[in-house]
Amino acid sequence: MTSDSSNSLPDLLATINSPADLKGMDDEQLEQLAEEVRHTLINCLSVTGGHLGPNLGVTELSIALHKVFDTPADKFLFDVSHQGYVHKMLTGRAKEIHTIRTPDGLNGFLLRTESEHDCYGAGHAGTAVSAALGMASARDLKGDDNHVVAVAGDAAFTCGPTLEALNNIAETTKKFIIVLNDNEWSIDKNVGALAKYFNNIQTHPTFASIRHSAADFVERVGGKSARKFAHKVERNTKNLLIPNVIFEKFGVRYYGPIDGHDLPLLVRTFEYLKTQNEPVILHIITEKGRGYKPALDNPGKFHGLGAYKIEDGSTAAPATPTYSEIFGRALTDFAKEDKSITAITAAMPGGTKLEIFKDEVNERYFDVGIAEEHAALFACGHATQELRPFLAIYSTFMQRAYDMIIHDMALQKLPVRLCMDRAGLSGDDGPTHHGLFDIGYLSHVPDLVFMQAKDEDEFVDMLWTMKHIDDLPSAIRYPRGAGTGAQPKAKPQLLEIGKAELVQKGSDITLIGLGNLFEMAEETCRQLEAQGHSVTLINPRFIKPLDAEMIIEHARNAKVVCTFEDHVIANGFGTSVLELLSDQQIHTPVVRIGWPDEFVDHGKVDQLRQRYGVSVEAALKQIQQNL
Ligand SMILES: Cc1ncc(C[n+]2csc(CCOP(=O)(O)OP(=O)(O)O)c2C)c(N)n1
Ligand SMILES: CC(=O)[C@@H](O)[C@H](O)COP(=O)(O)O
Ligand SMILES: [Mg+2]
Repeated sequence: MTSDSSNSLPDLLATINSPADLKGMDDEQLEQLAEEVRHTLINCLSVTGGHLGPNLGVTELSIALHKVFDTPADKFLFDVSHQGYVHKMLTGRAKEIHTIRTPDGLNGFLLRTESEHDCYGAGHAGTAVSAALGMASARDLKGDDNHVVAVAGDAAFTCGPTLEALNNIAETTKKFIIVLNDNEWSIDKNVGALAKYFNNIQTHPTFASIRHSAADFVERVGGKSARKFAHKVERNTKNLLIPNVIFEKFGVRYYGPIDGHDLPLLVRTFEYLKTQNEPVILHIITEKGRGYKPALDNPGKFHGLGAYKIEDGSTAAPATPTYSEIFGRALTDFAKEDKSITAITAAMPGGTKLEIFKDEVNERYFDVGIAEEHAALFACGHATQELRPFLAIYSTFMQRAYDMIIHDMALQKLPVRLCMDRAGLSGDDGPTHHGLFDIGYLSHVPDLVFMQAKDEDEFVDMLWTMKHIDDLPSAIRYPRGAGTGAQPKAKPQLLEIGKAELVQKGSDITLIGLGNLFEMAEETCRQLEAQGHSVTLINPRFIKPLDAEMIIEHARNAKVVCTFEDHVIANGFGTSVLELLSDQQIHTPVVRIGWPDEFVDHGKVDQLRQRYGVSVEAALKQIQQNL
C-alpha cells in the first residue's frame, strides 16, 4: 500500500454523511465501503498516529451495526472506545478523520460532546457493559424500545466491572446485546483463564466447519428477504451454539463464534439478534490489524502508535530512552541482585517496559490483566509474605486502585512500591489519559512516601530509595517519554527521605519546581535573574513528606513563592506548600503553575502548556503581579 497525501475520501465513503446513507447499500457496496474505510484509516493514521490495529479489526463490525441499528435512538457503547474511529467515520465525521488526536481535531476516543451518535465516552477499559446495562435499564423504566449494544474486546472482558455487570444482566433486562470482539490480544497478548477459555471456544473442533457453513449459508440464501434471512440465521446460529458456554450460566444467550469480518453474515446475525427477547452475546472472531500486513505481523506495536511509514510500518526510533525504559532496565537490574523484588503490571508490559523484567526475571514477573484493583491487592499479598512488589501502572489507571491503596496497603503499612507511569499530561490521548490527579488522590494517604525526580538520574536514585523503604508503601510519579536525558549513574544513590535539594540560594523570589517541571522553574529562574532578581531554586524531590524546614526557611522572607507541577493545581503539590505556609502563619504570596481545575483537551504537550498557562511566560507574569 502506498500513501495518499490528500485528505480526499474514496468514492463510497465520501457519500456517507450519516448512518442513513448506508441503509440502502447492498452487500457488495458495504464490502467496498469496508475497503475504503481501511484504506483511509491506514493513510490518515500514518500521519496522526492512533489506534490503527483495533480499528482495522472492527471495520466490518461497525458497518454492520450501523446498517442494522439506528443511532442515535439505538445506543452503541464501545469499550475503551479506542476502536471508535470507524463509528466516527460512519456518523458524519469521515471528512475530519485526518484530524484525529491533533490539536482541535477529533478526539481519539468517543465523547458525548463530539456527536449525538456517541452516547457514552470512555478511555478506560471495562466500562461498556456496565454502562450499557444502565442504559437498558433506564430504557425499560421509561417504556422505550430502542436497542442497546455494548462492544467489548476479549481483554475488556477480563476487567472487574465487566464481570460485575455480567452478574446483573439477567435480572435487569430482557433486551440487551453484547458483542464480544475476540482477537486474542489486549495491547500485548491477552492473559488469564478467560483468554484461554475464549481461545478454547475458537479452537473447538467444530469451529472450522461452522465458519464454512456460515459462509455457504449466506451465499445460499442471498437475495431473499430480510425476514427469511432472520429465520435461517436463527437456525444457523443455533447450530453454532457451543454447549456449556459460560455466558449461558449468567442467563445471557450465547451466539457464535462467527467470523467478524464476514459482513453479510454480521448483518444478518444482527437482524436476527435484534428480534430476540432475552439478553444475548455475540462472539465474533476478528484480526487486530486486518488488511495491513505490518499491523497483522505486530499487533502490539499497532495497537496504538505515532506516525509510521505506510510502506513497511516503520516508526522513528526515539533519540533518548524514555522514563519507562529507564524504569524497566533499573528494576530488572535491582531484581537480579534482590530476590524479594517482584514486578506487577495490569496488562501494560510494553507501555511500562516491564517487558524487560519479563524477559530477564520471568519467574517474578506478573501480568494480571486489565485489573488494577486486583493488581494492587495482589501486590499487598506479596508484601505480607516478605516479597517486595513494584506495581507499575499508569497514573490515570491507578485511579481504579484508590481504595486498595488506603484500605489495604497504607492502613497495614505494606511495603508496596507504586510506580506511576504517564504522570502529568499524556498529550495525544487527552483527558481520559492525562495523569493529572495522582498527587490529589495520594498525598493525603497517611505515612506514604511520595516522590518525583527532576531527571532520569535522580529517578533511578528514587527507585533505589524505594527499594529500601521496607515498612511503608511508597510511590513515584514519572512522565510519558524522556526527560532531560541525564544518564543514570553507574551506582544509584540513597536519598534522605523528605529532604529537598537546594539548587540555588537567593533572597527575593523562591521557585519550587517539581519533577519534569523543574526545567521550567530553572528557565524561569534564569529569566528572573536576568531582570535583576535574587532567586532561590528548590528541587523538592518529595511530595510527601515535604521538606518543611527548607520550604519555610526560603518562603518566610521571600516576596513571592512560585511552585511548578505537571498536575492540576487543585489539591496538588502547590496546595501542600500553601497549607504548610498557612499553618506556619507565613503570608508570602504563592503562585501555582500547573493545570487548571478543569479537564484538559488532547493535543501536543507544548501547545497545551502554552494554551493552559503552564509556561515560563505565565509564571513570570504571575510572579510580577505579586511582587
Ligand atoms: C483501566 C484501564 N487499564 C488499561 C488500559 C489500557 N488499555 C487500553 S486498550 C487495552 C487493551 C484492550 O484490549 P481489548 O479489550 O481486547 O480490545 P482490542 O484493542 O483488542 O480490540 C488496554 C490494556 C485502559 N484503557 N484502561
Ligand atoms: C487505549 C489505551 O488506553 C492505550 O492504548 C493508550 O493509548 C496507550 O498510551 P501510551 O501510548 O501512552 O502507552
Ligand atoms: Mg482484544
